[in-house]
Amino acid sequence: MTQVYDRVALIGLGLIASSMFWAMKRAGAAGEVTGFARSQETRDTARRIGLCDRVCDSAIEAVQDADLVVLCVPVGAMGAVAEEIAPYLKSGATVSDVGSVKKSVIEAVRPHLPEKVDFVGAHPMAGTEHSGPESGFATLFDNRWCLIVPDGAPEDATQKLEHFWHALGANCERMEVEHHDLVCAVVSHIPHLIAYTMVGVADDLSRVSDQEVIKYSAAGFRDFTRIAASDPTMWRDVFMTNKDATLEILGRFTEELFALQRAIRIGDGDELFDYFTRTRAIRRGIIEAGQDTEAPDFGRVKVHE
Ligand SMILES: NC(=O)C1=CN([C@@H]2O[C@H](COP(=O)(O)OP(=O)(O)OC[C@H]3O[C@@H](n4cnc5c(N)ncnc54)[C@H](O)[C@@H]3O)[C@@H](O)[C@H]2O)C=CC1
Ligand SMILES: O=C(O)C(=O)Cc1ccc(O)cc1
Repeated sequence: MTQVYDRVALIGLGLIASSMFWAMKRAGAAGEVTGFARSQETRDTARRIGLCDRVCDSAIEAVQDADLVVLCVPVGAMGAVAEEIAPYLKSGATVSDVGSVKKSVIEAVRPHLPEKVDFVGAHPMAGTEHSGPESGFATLFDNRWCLIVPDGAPEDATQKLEHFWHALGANCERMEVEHHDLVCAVVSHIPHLIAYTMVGVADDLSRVSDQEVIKYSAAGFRDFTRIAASDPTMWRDVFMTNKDATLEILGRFTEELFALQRAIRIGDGDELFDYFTRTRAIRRGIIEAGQDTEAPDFGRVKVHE
């Protein structure tokens, strides 16, 4: 048992918060865990399934005396939550988050926090297409990366948060804010957008029936449908708040897509073959380097000029 914080407060009780709670219980990482969710229905569910030691009816009550407060709401809601809880935070507390985007969260949260409260951003690179308090499980973060974005936060608060995520099963890697948002645009945000688009295309194509889509879908398309079932609020907020990085990667993606489209139109098989050979080598390189493909090494992700 590794108790890292005496009291932890989770604001927003969905997939990530509930997984954190079960992982904290497994590790004994916190003395007491309080929780708050906006809807009465979610709070009732949390109480029924034993999620959190104490479910509170306000965020203000949940954060009182907490040593660590983790914002587990969609990224577009983080600023308003921070503003509401700020006057009630304990002096010396750490506020963190689990948001998929960092620059906008830091800009929305930090200005509200009192001087004696540190903000250390965190982003567990683990999730599923499910959401809500009943979708969490204790092993979600095992052997997955948790990206830590201190952005000038004190070293002791940062190390303590890393220790905490380690107790929850994750491996931590520190990252600069803007690099975080660019890397996540490449490895997570744009792949989600592509999945949403591909499933939308199949849905629009009246010559292919829904039954055929289900009946003949191979593994690749099935993965797309799983990803495209992800929470619409969460993903709307990701694209609304990571505009620059997602537009940059989307621009590069469409350039390459048009090049491949042209190769198909003019019958340039060599171009296609060379491209597919290059991408195959990238995946093989990752595997040969001993990287678990479930937990890529983000230091390896490079955006070429
Ligand atoms: N789902 C995933 O795979 C991953 C999600 N994240 C990030 O974690 C955060 C939470 O995501 P999930 O747990 O998946 O979401 P979820 O939809 O399962 O849970 C979100 C919770 O926040 C509550 N909420 C929404 N707006 C609120 C507001 N204004 N005030 C208070 N509570 C509010 C909801 O009622 C719900 O309890 C997001 O910022 C997301 O970007 C990070 C890694 C993976
Ligand atoms: O379910 C999947 O495939 C994911 O990609 C999970 C995920 C979603 C959002 C994140 O910010 C991090 C991880």
